[in-house]
Amino acid sequence: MSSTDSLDRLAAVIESRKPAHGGDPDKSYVARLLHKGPDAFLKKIGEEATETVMAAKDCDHGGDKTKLVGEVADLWFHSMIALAHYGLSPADVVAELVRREGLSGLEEKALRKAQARESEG
Ligand SMILES: N=c1c2ncn([C@@H]3O[C@H](COP(=O)(O)OP(=O)(O)OP(=O)(O)O)[C@@H](O)[C@H]3O)c2ncn1[C@@H]1O[C@H](COP(=O)(O)O)[C@@H](O)[C@H]1O
Repeated sequence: MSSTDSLDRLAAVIESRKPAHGGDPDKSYVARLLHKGPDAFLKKIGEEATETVMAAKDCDHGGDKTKLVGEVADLWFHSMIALAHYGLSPADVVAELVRREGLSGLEEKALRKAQARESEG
């Protein structure tokens, strides 16, 4: 079973929780967040990102690495709710990472700066 299969399965569950598909905010955490709207799940993404940073810093000081895994899972999960809301899927993110494959971040940044200089004239 690949990691992307798991993400696809979770994405399908999230999709099924949309109000248009009968998601019930009283019975489902995902449906509740989608029902509340973007401010609710975007706030959760901000919180989970901060908790991820704190868990990573703890690892620097001998902290529990499973805590970091848990926080990243929370971050991915809430990000997937945002993707679903905006009509996107994990496959879109994977496709973007594949598109970037083999292109060094340093090269990409240099290209971007050169293009910006060109467009400035
Ligand atoms: N992967 C997850 C998942 N990860 C985290 N969470 C929930 O996300 C919330 C994270 O919030 P916090 O860590 O901040 O904890 P909290 O104390 O609840 O915080 P507040 O929301 O109260 O601010 C918790 O309620 C977690 O239970 C998740 N809830 C659901 N899923 C998946 O989504 C599926 C559908 O869930 P429902 O829509 O609830 O059926 C589930 O079967 C799972 O596969």
